[in-house]
Amino acid sequence: MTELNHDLPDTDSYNPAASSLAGHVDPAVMAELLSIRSSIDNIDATLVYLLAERFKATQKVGFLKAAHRLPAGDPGRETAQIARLRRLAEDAQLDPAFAEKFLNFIIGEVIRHHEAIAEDHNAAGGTSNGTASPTAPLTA
Ligand SMILES: O=C(O)C(=O)C[C@]1(C(=O)O)C=C[C@@H](O)C=C1
Repeated sequence: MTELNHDLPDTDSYNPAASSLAGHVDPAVMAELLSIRSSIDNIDATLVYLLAERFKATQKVGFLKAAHRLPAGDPGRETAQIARLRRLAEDAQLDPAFAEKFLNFIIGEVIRHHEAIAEDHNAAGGTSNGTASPTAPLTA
């Protein structure tokens, strides 16, 4: 059953103009800030959808690894991913150290999900074929 958290506004009631600065800043400055924030909101929404797609893909990897009893982590793959992402970050004028930290954070979460999938798989006697939902790997 879906639980609703009534303490938090849902996305329909999102107020893009919400700010602790309202009333304390020159209206022209506030207008410019809100305009820039509208781009930030679009980027954040895109990031959420991108991350959801990435986790859908890694969930498939998790099922595959569990079915074939492969280890959750693949350090060789991670080394290559990090080196590539650091190069991309430099090209994009993003701090490579931040890019590495961000990727490591995501991969850490993916490995946690893989381990949960493997546990479910083993608890089912190694017979689950990946069609059943694992315990809750898509929630942090
Ligand atoms: O490609 C894999 O083998 C994965 O499990 C995915 C992934 C990733 O999130 O990119 C996660 C863990 C591994 O250590 C390497 C990569």
